[in-house]
Amino acid sequence: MSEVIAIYHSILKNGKIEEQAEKIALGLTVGSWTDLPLLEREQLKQHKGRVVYTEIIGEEEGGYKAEMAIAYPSANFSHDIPAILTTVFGKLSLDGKIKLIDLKLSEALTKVFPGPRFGIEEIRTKINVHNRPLVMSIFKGVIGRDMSYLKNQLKSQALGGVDLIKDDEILFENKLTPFENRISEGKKVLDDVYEQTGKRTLYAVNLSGKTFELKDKAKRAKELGADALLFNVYSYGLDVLQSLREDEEIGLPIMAHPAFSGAMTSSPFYGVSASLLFGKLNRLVGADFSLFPSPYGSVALDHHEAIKTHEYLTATSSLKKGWSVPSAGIHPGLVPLIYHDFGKDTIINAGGGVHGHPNGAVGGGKAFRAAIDAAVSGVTLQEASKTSQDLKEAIELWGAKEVVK
Ligand SMILES: CCCC(=O)/C(O)=C/OP(=O)(O)O
Ligand SMILES: [Mg+2]
Repeated sequence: MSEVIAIYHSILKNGKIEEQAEKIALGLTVGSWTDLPLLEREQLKQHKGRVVYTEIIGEEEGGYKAEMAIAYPSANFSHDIPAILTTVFGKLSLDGKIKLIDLKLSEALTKVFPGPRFGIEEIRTKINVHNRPLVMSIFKGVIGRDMSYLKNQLKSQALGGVDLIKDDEILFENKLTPFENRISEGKKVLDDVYEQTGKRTLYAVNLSGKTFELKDKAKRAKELGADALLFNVYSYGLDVLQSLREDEEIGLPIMAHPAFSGAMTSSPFYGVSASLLFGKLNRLVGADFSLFPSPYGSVALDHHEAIKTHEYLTATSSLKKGWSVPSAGIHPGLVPLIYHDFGKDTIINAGGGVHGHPNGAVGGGKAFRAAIDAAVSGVTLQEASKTSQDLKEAIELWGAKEVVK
């Protein structure tokens, strides 16, 4: 029978882990069991949650840290993210120190979800880059600025050789740089840069506004020739991203931004694990790109969680693979670490690390490209900076974290 297995970490004052697990398995499914007549038990058996395993994994705050795996029959819920999350972690998320660590879906249930529309290979084909990590830059300081300013910043980023450019997640619909203008005029800028340099750069424009307006705005973006949509998935909800992904009239790459996710992932005792959110769930609902805090940036994510996020996004599955995009506080000196940890199928994402370069965004982009070429070739940044002035100035400013072989 198809089911979802939820894995939790909880803090127990006493060691009665089996008792708590059984209480959860019953409480979130059929409610009660042993006191039911045999006939009712037979009727309800297909709906009863079951304890898969329990384990004491440590001591915490004068109590025990426990891991519990509980299976929920897929007959109990409609096969969508809101129903699954409410089933496995609805009222339970309010019930003390317990965190949802992982969800294991049967292959049959996984196939119900769309997964990324383009995935890693088709995005590579769009950009015509195949054997290295991609680099993405981020608009900075464009709120309150007009289209002329935005277009100049877009052109500088593209001339630096970045593969993608994204709106900052805090740039919403506004009179100075309207959504449709950013797409149409941005396209002209990037087409000009392509004519000038032969380098294709994709622009992910921030899809924002009221939820019921999003689909029409996304279709309009498609009509205007948008390359990709940036989407603040956790401010809206995973199912909203899935509805955009499943609309064949939209058909654009979707970039999931982690804004607001800290409210769910930051506590070791409550909420949801980062790897489940940024890795499994983003991929299931159809994000082509999953942005998350890198393990070494300004809002660092636990290293193990970041690696697990990448593994979930790229594991073999019936779903296409998603791009992992470690972000926040990234500069060219961190490229060796990122390449070591995430390999070539990752996107190195930077705002300040591009715009803060002594030679501006052009220099920042070129420094990242030189750092990536060095990492892929197994050359140190120090060595590579001998032939790249932009990289040299970047590591003089921000330092270089070489990977000791
Ligand atoms: C985790 C998302 C990163 C992001 O949105 C952003 O704007 C990063 O900017 P920098 O930290 O690279 O300046
Ligand atoms: Mg941002």
